[in-house]
Amino acid sequence: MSAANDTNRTTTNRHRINSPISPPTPKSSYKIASIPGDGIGPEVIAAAVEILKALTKKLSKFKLEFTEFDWGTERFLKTGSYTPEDYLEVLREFDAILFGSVGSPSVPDHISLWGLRLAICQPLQQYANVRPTRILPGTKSPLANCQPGDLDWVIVRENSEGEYAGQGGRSHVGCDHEVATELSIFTRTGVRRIAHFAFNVAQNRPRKMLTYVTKSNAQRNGMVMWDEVVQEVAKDYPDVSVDHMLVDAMTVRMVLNPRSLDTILATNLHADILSDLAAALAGSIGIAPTANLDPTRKNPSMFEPIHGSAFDITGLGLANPVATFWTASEMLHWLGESEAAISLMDAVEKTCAAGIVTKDLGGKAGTKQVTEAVLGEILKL
Ligand SMILES: NC(=O)c1ccc[n+]([C@@H]2O[C@H](COP(=O)([O-])OP(=O)(O)OC[C@H]3O[C@@H](n4cnc5c(N)ncnc54)[C@H](O)[C@@H]3O)[C@@H](O)[C@H]2O)c1
Ligand SMILES: O=C(O)C[C@@H](O)C(=O)O
Ligand SMILES: [K+]
Ligand SMILES: [Mn+2]
Repeated sequence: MSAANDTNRTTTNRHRINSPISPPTPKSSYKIASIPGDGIGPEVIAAAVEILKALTKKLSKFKLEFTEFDWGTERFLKTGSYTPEDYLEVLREFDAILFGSVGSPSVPDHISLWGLRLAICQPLQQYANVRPTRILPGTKSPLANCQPGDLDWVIVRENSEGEYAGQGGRSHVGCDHEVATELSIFTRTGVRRIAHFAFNVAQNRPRKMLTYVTKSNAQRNGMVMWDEVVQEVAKDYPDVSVDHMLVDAMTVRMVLNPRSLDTILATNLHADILSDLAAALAGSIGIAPTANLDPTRKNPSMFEPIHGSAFDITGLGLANPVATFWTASEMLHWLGESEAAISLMDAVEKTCAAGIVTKDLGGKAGTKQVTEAVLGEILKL
């Protein structure tokens, strides 16, 4: 894993992970829907909104107009619904959505997830979930000898179907002969469009490498179709080198040979799991961002940290806001404001490099101190 003598070493392409599938239209002002949600969601979203306001003020090139929505478990417990009925029409008026987390000890997780996150991603056709991971300066991977630059991946998660199709049911509930089904649905269209997206991401990174992950030994229908479709799509990208991993062996490769990977494509569930592992290998789940993109730009895309509500640290001021800051930077890239996106990430990286990090990264700072340090870096721009 040593960086020395490796001619293939990644030139960290850290500021450009979004697909260039369709270029954005520049605007002088963007409308952002913010949905803080539950748990530490409101803590990290408040910090990110503060940072974004300071950044746009300092750069004075474009504006961000925030509208906050109280959609979350408190609303559900009061009204029986996470959102108002017309929420999709409401969201379609925005340029982007900044999301915190959904999930609370007072509501079963499948109700909350389907009530808010999936209720937004799936109908808005945010079929591409992009999860970059790398080791930030000043932070440490739990892997021995793994330095910043040794782990620099983008995981592309299919975000609309597969194991998250939501089809299935339970009969004879509670009886000994109860039966439950959870059906995975893979469509050729769904696999083809995410494969094209992932190849585009790979093609726009220096190493031009794509590893696609399935379980086509045990799962002999949907996963085999995945492999076939990805191999077909690969023909359109002759400059991208492609390899395939079974998901179990992929976990081993991520741990033992992280530098052999660059862009990773996987199904909805596999990529969900692999991206938490990726975040941990990069140092913490508290730094990992995600973008739920509608690459056609017909609908607004949604940006959120990978992590959830983190009940164990809610309200303690300990939440690492870096994942949400990085998420905000990805949102700016997607809006076409790459200069601002890069400035924001630079401010975050300088803060990390200075050792101002939260407990999950081995530091002593709280959410507030990290946010203040990033604000300080923004003022120096
Ligand atoms: N997209 C989402 O909204 C989303 C994502 C994941 C989980 N969830 C929901 O969140 C709830 C809790 O889920 P979970 O415990 O499996 O995962 P989690 O991500 O909330 O927490 C896992 C662990 O990581 C830590 N952690 C997470 N974010 C952190 C941060 N920013 N800074 C420091 N530490 C952080 C937590 O303290 C906890 O120990 C559940 O209801 C789940 O369904 C929602
Ligand atoms: O899988 C989900 O949809 C919830 C959460 O674990 C996520 O990573 O977004
Ligand atoms: K989240
Ligand atoms: Mn997850």
